[in-house]
Amino acid sequence: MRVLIVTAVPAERDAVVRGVGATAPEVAELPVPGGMIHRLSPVPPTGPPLTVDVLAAGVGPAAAAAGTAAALTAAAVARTPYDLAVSAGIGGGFTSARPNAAALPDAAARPTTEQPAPAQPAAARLGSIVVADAIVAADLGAETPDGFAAVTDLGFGTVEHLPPAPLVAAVAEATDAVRGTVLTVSTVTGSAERAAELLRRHPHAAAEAMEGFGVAEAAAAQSVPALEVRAISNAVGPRDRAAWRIGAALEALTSTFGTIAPLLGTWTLDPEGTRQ
Ligand SMILES: O=C(O)c1cccc(C(=O)CC[C@H]2O[C@@H](n3cnc4c(=O)[nH]cnc43)[C@H](O)[C@@H]2O)c1
Repeated sequence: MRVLIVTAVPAERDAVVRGVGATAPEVAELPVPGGMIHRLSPVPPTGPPLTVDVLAAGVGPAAAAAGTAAALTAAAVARTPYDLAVSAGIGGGFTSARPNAAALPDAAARPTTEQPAPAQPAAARLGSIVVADAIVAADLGAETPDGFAAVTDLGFGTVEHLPPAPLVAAVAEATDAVRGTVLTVSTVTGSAERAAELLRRHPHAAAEAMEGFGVAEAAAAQSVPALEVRAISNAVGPRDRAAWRIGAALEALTSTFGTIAPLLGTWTLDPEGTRQ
């Protein structure tokens, strides 16, 4: 089982490496086009050996997609393809109360899937962990006289990737994480009005960050499942950079990956420990 974890900046990569390294020493640094992979081999509780590669690919969905695609392609060409790509880092949390998604009309509650509106996520407070049950590009589309239209409304592409439900459940249960949609934005939200608009369009949103959709899109192009894990450093809303608690969020990221690293290799196994 081979897992690629992609962060934006080196501080996030180092936090993840410290966490995974709690159960496994770093075994190698490997160059890939545009970056350096840090490789670790945690021992999974059951099943085949696990290799975890961690890469800081840059800020934003384009850098994330480019770095992820480069790493996935290099591995595929070497005939050692990845089984999972994870977008990880700090993120903004939707900390305020919001309308109950289940009470909204279906189209407003979850416009991008056929699935019923899921349970409302808990508030994602500073220092908490959010695991994405949907990875959504929130600003990929067009402004129209009737408001924002997603690219899918215009007949193009996709704006949503769904991580494997058993893995989301395993990670959330192991870390007491909030489950919800994680939005990918190219512009960090800086006002209460924008935060409210995002929540109106995505009532199930728990967090926003800038890379998840890029990682997931690159992974989907190679039929690799994707996951997103965010440690909440700030509230989504009026810009107040001084209030960001980056150190606490990085510590939460380390702790979380210390817990979940061994799990990342087991979610496709049946109870006997064989691959499903
Ligand atoms: O200044 C530092 O020490 C530092 C250490 C680690 C990370 C950073 C970043 O600024 C990372 C940027 C990264 O964070 C995500 N992020 C965090 N909060 C939000 C938000 O409210 N909205 C969108 N993105 C957010 C994002 O994924 C960036 O790539 C600094």
